Amino acid sequence: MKLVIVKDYAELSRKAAEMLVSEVKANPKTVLGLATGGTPVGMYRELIKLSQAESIDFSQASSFNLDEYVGLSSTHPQSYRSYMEENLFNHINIPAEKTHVPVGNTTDPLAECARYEEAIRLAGGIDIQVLGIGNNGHIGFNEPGSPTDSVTRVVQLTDSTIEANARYFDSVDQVPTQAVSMGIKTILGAKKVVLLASGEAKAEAVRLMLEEEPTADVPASLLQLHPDVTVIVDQEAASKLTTSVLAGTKPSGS
Ligand SMILES: O=P(O)(O)OC[C@H]1O[C@](O)(CO)[C@@H](O)[C@@H]1O
Repeated sequence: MKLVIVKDYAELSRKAAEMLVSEVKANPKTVLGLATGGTPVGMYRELIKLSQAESIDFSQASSFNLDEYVGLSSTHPQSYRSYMEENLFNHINIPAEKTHVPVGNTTDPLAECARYEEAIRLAGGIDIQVLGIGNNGHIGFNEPGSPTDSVTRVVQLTDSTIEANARYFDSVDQVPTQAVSMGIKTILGAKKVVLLASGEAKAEAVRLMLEEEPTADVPASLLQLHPDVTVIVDQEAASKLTTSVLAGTKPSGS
C-alpha cells in the first residue's frame, strides 16, 4: 500500500479531492465509490471548490456509496443519502439517477443488497473507492470479523460504532443497529482505493491496517490484498507507525 503522510486535515482533504478530480479528468465516465462519516467532509468541500474552479464535468460520471443505515428513509436527515446530497451531489453536475446509495428503509433488505451488488457490476465496477476507517479498523460498515469474500449485505453494527456515530443523532438509542454495506470483496473489486484517516483516535487502527498481517479482525488490513491502495493520513493518524513502515513513505507533495 502506498502511504502518504500529510501535515493536517486540510492537506489530506485537498490531496484526496485532487485524486478524484484527476480521475474524472482522465475518464469522464468514472465510477466513483464514495464514503460518508466525518473524515471525507473536507474532501467533498475541496472537490466542490476544485470542480467549480476548473469546470469539472461530472455529467457522465456515476457513484456508488459504501453503505446506508437500515430503517432510515433516504430523506431522513441522518441518512447517508441526505449526507451525500448536502455534502456533494447538490453542488456538482452529477445526474441524480447516476448516484447510488443503498436503500435503507426497504421491506426486503436482502433483495436490496443483491440489487446493489448487481448495479455495481452492471456499471463496470468501481474505478476509485474512497474509504474512511473506523476506530476498530472497519471499512464501510464491515466490522471486525467481516470475511474477505463478503459482498453487499445487511450487517450488525458494533456497540463501539453505534457509540461513535451517536454524535450525529439526538441520543444513542436513535442510532440504527444495522446497515446495508458493501462487503470486503466488493471493496477489493474497485480498481483503485484511497483511504483517509485523520486524528490521533485513528492512529492505532492505521497502525494495525499497515503493520499487521491481513486479518478479518481488522477489516482495513485486508486492503493489503489490493494492488492499488493509497492511504492518506495526517501526522496525528500516523503517530503510531513504526520506522519500517515510514521508510516506504511517499513524501507529501509528490
Ligand atoms: O470518518 P469518521 O466519522 O471517523 O468515520 C469513520 C468510519 O465510520 C463510519 O462513519 C461508519 O461508522 C464509516 O462510514 C467511516 O469510514
